Amino acid sequence: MTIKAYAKINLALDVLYKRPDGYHEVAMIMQAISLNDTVALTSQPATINLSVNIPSLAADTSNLAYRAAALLKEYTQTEQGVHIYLEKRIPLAAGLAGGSADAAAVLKGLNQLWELNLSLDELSKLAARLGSDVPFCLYNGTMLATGRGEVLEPLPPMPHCYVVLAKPAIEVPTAWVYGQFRASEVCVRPDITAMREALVSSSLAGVARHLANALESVTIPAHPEILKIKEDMLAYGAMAALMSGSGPTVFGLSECLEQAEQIAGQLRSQGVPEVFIAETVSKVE
Ligand SMILES: C[C@@](CO)(OP(=O)(O)O)[C@H](O)COP(=O)(O)OP(=O)(O)OC[C@H]1O[C@@H](n2ccc(N)nc2=O)[C@H](O)[C@@H]1O
Ligand SMILES: Nc1ncnc2c1ncn2[C@@H]1O[C@H](COP(=O)(O)OP(=O)(O)O)[C@@H](O)[C@H]1O
Repeated sequence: MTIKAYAKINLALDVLYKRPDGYHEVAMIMQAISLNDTVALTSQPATINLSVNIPSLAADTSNLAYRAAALLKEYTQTEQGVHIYLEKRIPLAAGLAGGSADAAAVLKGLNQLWELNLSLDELSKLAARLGSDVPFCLYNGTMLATGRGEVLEPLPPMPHCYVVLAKPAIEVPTAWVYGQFRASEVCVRPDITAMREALVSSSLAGVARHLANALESVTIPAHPEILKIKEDMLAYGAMAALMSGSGPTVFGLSECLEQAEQIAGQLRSQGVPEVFIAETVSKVE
């Protein structure tokens, strides 16, 4: 069984306050995009093994794909095992939830392969134990995420568009970004209500107008090359551009594939090491 694990972007990301459990209360509008890893699951007796197509990602018990399988096995007390082959295309530690997408794909896939019959709601509770973004990756499409990211409400699909992704050669740990966050440093406070209204009225221009991410106030001052990529995307014709999640990937929106290709080509010629063109994905079962 082979499953696609889709990356996400955050159209709007507001950080409300730090909670007693150390996490931050957030309000985010999240969108699945077509850039994906593939997760191949092969049933085997008893044990869980993992292999990965890139040497930079450990294929051991720390991998979120492995942890998802181990959690499901422990929760259901099944005797069954699995070999997981992960083909990574989503860049690592990029703000695109690549690891979370893999974990969600393993939970969904093994629920079928091991014939466990867990509901999506039950899988979602397990997903939240693996990471705040994993429940969204189970559902994908377009969602409002609150709590620490695990409380989800489906929203109308984002109008179709192309999404140019550009990742500078830096890694930004999510925990560090939240740890440095100070509400007083946020210049443009994300307007979650306005973004929701743009989706309800199916207005891509409205979505573009209201893109905002409170975490830019941490990651951009530490890595000004992110701002340069945003400015370049706009100069090359993107409707709007924003850092995704905790960064450092920047995404730019375009209605037209030729223009997205042009923007991507320009960024590559400027020396941005990882540039992809994706498109919005509506809910996939
Ligand atoms: C910022 C976002 C936006 O979608 O995505 P990424 O940039 O990671 O893709 C998410 O909130 C990231 O979710 P995820 O990457 O699953 O985070 P987790 O593994 O749950 O947490 C990693 C660390 O980030 C901090 N954290 C995470 C989520 C949250 N709401 N508040 C936090 O303070 C905590 O310090 C936690 O230990
Ligand atoms: N299957 C996986 N894919 C990617 N990263 C993983 C995976 N399993 C564990 N990780 C770890 O999680 C960290 C964050 O990964 P990722 O989900 O790609 O980024 P982000 O949270 O910024 O969207 C990585 O630095 C990596 O060490």
